[in-house]
Amino acid sequence: MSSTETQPIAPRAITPVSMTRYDADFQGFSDALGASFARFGFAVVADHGLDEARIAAALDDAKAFFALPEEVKRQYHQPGTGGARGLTPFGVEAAKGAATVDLKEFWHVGRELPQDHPYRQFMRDNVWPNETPGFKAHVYGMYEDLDALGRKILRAIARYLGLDDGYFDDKVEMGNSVLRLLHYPPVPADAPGVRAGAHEDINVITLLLGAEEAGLQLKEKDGSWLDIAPPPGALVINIGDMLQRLTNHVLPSTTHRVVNPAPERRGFARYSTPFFLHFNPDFPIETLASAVTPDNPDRYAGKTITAEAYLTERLREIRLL
Ligand SMILES: O=C(O)CCC(=O)C(=O)O
Ligand SMILES: [Fe+2]
Repeated sequence: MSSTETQPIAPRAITPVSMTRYDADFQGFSDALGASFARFGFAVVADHGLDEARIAAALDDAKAFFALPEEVKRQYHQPGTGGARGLTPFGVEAAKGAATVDLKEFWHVGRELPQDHPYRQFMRDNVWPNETPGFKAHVYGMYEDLDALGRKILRAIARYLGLDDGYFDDKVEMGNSVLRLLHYPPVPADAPGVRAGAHEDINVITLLLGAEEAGLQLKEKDGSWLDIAPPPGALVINIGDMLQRLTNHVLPSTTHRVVNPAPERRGFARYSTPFFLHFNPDFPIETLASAVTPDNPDRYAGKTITAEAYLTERLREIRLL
């Protein structure tokens, strides 16, 4: 018998972690969440407690907007601004180094800042569609809910990393976070390219709703692709490059993609809503001392970079700037 046959086989599916455990057993929740991130770069969180009615309303507004004629939607595209706000039309974004564009269009909502806030130099004003009246209230409500939930999740990540539970609080409270409403239209059999080419997320963590429609896959360390099939309504959370960098890769930012549908689902659109949680723009991303060990020397020694500078660098690579 070869030695590999006696090794326990690592699980090939992500076990959901229930948010009900957060209050009942914070340490247990943090351990389970952290272990999933360390293994996959992803976790699935069930019972997240988000306002379901508001999410449903925001999704209906998004669908109504994407159903508008192309020339109406195009009014909300702001070329040359990195797609930071409003619409990025079909056929613009491509994964880093990809030959074809992604088969998607999306709408970005950012943080609403007070009039004289110093971070205004880093964050544009939101734009809102005139054609869908409830859009702003529902979608910004969803933004605030995900922002708050993201901060809670970061408290569990801080615990897992051996930091103070509140370590991330003042580093993300005014973060340049973005809610992306994604529309992947039906895919013709001969479509060039895929819904979303293989990529890593740039930000700290991503909170994703809507991944029940098949297609999302993560890349395992051996190069194989693993389907991410969350139970209905569950949240998929993944680590982005900024947190990978801060933790010296203790928490990996895992490559993922959205593949085209099987023939029987080609005629269906896919809607998903990742919330890209970012650091405050002036936060310096410098390796955590606790993440540097003899086995894992600092990969970024002398390379501290602000969140804003890092973001700009990365947006150029994906052709959004
Ligand atoms: O649509 C999805 O399920 C994932 C989208 C994604 O990975 C992204 O927009 O960064
Ligand atoms: Fe992504």
